[in-house]
Amino acid sequence: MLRIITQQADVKAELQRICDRTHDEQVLHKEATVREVLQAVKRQGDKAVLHYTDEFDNQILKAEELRVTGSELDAAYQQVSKELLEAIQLASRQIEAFHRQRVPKSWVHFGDDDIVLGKRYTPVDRAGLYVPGGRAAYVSTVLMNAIPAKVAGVPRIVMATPPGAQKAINPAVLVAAQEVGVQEIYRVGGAQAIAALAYGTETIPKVDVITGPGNIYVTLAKKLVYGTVGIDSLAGPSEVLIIADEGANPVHVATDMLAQAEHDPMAAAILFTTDPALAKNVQVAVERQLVDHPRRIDTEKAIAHYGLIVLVESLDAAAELSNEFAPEHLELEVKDPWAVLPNIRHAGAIFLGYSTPEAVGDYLAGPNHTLPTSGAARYASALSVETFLKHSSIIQYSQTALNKVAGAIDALATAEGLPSHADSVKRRIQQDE
Ligand SMILES: NC(=O)c1ccc[n+]([C@@H]2O[C@H](COP(=O)([O-])OP(=O)(O)OC[C@H]3O[C@@H](n4cnc5c(N)ncnc54)[C@H](O)[C@@H]3O)[C@@H](O)[C@H]2O)c1
Ligand SMILES: N[C@H](CO)Cc1c[nH]c[nH+]1
Ligand SMILES: [Zn+2]
Repeated sequence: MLRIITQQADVKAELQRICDRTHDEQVLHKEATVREVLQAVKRQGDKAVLHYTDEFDNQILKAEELRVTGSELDAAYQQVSKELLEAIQLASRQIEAFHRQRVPKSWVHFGDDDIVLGKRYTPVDRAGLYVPGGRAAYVSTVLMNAIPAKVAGVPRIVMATPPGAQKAINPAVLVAAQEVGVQEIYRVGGAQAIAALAYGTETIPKVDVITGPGNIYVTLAKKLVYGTVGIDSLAGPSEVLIIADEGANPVHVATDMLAQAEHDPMAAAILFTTDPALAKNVQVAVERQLVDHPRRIDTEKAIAHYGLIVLVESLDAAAELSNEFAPEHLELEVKDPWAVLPNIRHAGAIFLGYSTPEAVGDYLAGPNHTLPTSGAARYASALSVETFLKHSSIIQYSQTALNKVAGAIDALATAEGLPSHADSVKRRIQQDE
């Protein structure tokens, strides 16, 4: 049963518990498993990948089966309906249009004394996209990963996704990949996929950046390989926080909570409302919708452990508590969402008004659905074109410009006790004289 608590109760502690669910003591044993997988793949390459694919995905593969073949890619098109293909194409167009807005551009500035300063953006050489596949077939996640990588101009894009029954990858996932120009696909999931992409194996290439969401194992693995490779963010088990007033429809609010809870038993679904009647009605609606929910067991677990309704005193109080939680998704199901928006500081994506269910953003509105979770929205943002770009600073000084700053550099270098730094400038001044 979804719990209702009042703002007077220890709401902050309860929110903290839910927020910390992916990094509290209870996940330590999972982290130990992930560390073991990372070490084994680093040392033994494909052999370890195949071992853990058998252990965690129940699929016995040979090394030569890791890469999806051209004939499998071709065959996938025969297995998806025209309607689904058109939906993938519509979503692709909208996601691409959004990600093409304000792509960072290289720039140079020509200053006094022929000083040139600038920033030069270049894509990473290789990107590894993780597309989850344990409990659902994440067709939309292929698009959310690959389109920004393409827009950034990444020359080599590879994808990893877990094998399903009979080693197969969902055909819609394969079609989505081809629609956005990704052909190099490996059937590997979980921590072993992240390890393979981070360290490289005989079959799977080492990449420079790994992006994409995943369950607790994938997220812990991404955290642990950060530094060896870049990552987008810690985009772990899904979350929704809904702020609703008396105008919200309780059946809609309940469905939106279940829409995130159904992703994972570790997903979180929270409602803040000023209306006691809405709180009760949402609680009842969640129970009713769970009765014949096809993913009832996992969804119920998420609701029981990480579901919560909080009766708040005001929308201002709701916004403040929401900032403490920093949700992945925030829905403002209130009469005037634009009046609440200025009070929101931390959220991965914000959905405004009664007619904007979070699922619009999951699939095709355009903004990226790969978003930071478990409080990471306090410092991180959605996957974007920038995730695949880095910039080099550009600096050019003329002799005149160098002469003018020589004294200042000498003073700073001497203060730091670094004489060769000072000399590297002074010697150039002497050469000129
Ligand atoms: N934050 C985001 O942007 C975002 C977006 C989409 C999905 N998600 C999340 O992605 C996740 C998808 O999870 P999923 O499970 O469906 O797919 P997944 O691909 O992330 O995980 C499946 C893999 O987990 C590994 N695994 C399963 N049980 C294991 C165990 N006991 N020990 C070690 N490894 C194990 C297996 O190797 C399997 O391949 C959900 O948590 C969902 O909420 C997040
Ligand atoms: N809600 C997920 C992000 O937490 C994204 C997604 C993909 N498909 C359905 N939903
Ligand atoms: Zn979703």
